[in-house]
Amino acid sequence: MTKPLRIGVAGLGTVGVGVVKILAARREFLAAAAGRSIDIVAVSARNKAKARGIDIGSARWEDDALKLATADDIDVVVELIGGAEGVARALVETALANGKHVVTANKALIAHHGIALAKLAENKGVALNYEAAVAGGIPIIKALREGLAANEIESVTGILNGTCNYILTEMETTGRDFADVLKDAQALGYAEADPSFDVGGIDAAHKLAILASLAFGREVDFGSVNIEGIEKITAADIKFAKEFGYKIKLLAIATKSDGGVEQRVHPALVAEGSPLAAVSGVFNAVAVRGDRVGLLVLEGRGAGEGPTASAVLSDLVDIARGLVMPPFIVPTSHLKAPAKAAEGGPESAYYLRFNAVDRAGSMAEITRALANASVSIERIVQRGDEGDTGRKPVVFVTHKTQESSMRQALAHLLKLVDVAGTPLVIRIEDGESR
Ligand SMILES: NC(=O)C1=CN([C@@H]2O[C@H](COP(=O)(O)OP(=O)(O)OC[C@H]3O[C@@H](n4cnc5c(N)ncnc54)[C@H](OP(=O)(O)O)[C@@H]3O)[C@@H](O)[C@H]2O)C=CC1
Ligand SMILES: N[C@@H](CCO)C(=O)O
Repeated sequence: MTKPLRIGVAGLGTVGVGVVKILAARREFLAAAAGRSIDIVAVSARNKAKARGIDIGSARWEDDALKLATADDIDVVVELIGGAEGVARALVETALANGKHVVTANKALIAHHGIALAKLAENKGVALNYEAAVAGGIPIIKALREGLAANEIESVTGILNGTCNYILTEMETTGRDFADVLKDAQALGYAEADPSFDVGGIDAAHKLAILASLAFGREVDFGSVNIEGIEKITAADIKFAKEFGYKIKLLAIATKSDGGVEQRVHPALVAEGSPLAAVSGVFNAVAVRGDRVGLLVLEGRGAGEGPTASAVLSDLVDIARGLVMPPFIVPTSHLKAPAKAAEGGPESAYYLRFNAVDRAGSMAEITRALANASVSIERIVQRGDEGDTGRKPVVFVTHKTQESSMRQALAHLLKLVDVAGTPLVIRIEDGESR
């Protein structure tokens, strides 16, 4: 066996602890698989006194994580702190500049600075691996880089945030409320340090921007992702969707067109029975359409200690085996500049929910407003009073229409005195039917 791969782990939270545990439990097998042992020589976190339930053996403790980036006895810095800026960014930049390999689970960092960091890694001939940054335990980056290399990718559709999928599933199956379930997701180690990144769709957008870059050979373009989170989804919406034969999921969709790439993250109604509707709890799924392979769907746990640490370890084993690949599949000089496709996406059906005053003629006005925008209605449901306000929740499912028509219909509705508040509009997607 050649000499050990010496690693420094920065961050001993949910993911860092998972990495230490796997390295202890699978030490011999990993050494055999990689051809050399993987040894933790140093660790860093904020609070040395915190009980973490792990044994770091003879590894030294560094109060200052940046010391890992310059230490002579470290070959790989494993960054598991998080955040697009601050210590995490400084640590990764310094490590790469010092010719050290980097493994990270930090999607915010890669989505914002991935290309600059990749250039740095390429110049130094070292690896920048980030399998854990997208879809937790699903090896989607390896799949795109290796298994699907022969394909021109047409679209990538995913459920990419475990916290949101867990919240939506719990709301559906137990009727519990949003805030309550979010607390659970935090306690289980699924949520980001700032959970508004999860529920606001930003975390899924970070991951989508990375996947779109890998899939379509363009530089990461996080700024072009249209983002909408799940904050406005109520238990009533989930119930209505179920009545119509759908589930509500936070989808992340990237599609290639002649003009560039369309990237969007938003809640969507997906048909029950489709692959994406079946993905529940903390699970993620990524559906890739390639010109040769057709549709491929990968599903697995998208967050949490074990699945995420599993992905970190796969990156470490690659480095221990001597594999150093361009971080974005092709060298950065081969990546095309970002190009945002015209917005609007394909025609789609829509779910529309709002409260309307219950008086003679109000429904006629509402349906006229939709018709004037060329939006045709497939189903209407009206339910009992919202308290004693005299308003009733009304839900429409439309036939397929252009997004521009839907926007126009919404503008008309907002002008009607009988419509209270801003209607909730959710796209209906097919959930990647085969
Ligand atoms: N949790 C998950 O399921 C997943 C997380 N990720 C990503 O992995 C990364 C880590 O996430 P996670 O483990 O959940 O985060 P945690 O919040 O659980 O852990 C963060 C760790 O970083 C340490 N830390 C914070 N600031 C510093 C600093 N200045 N110097 C040294 N250490 C510091 C903390 O120290 P201390 O413990 O002392 O406070 C803690 O150990 C993030 O980028 C996240 O987005 C990716 C996929 C899944
Ligand atoms: N907060 C993220 C962690 C995994 O990236 C999620 O819930 O999916």
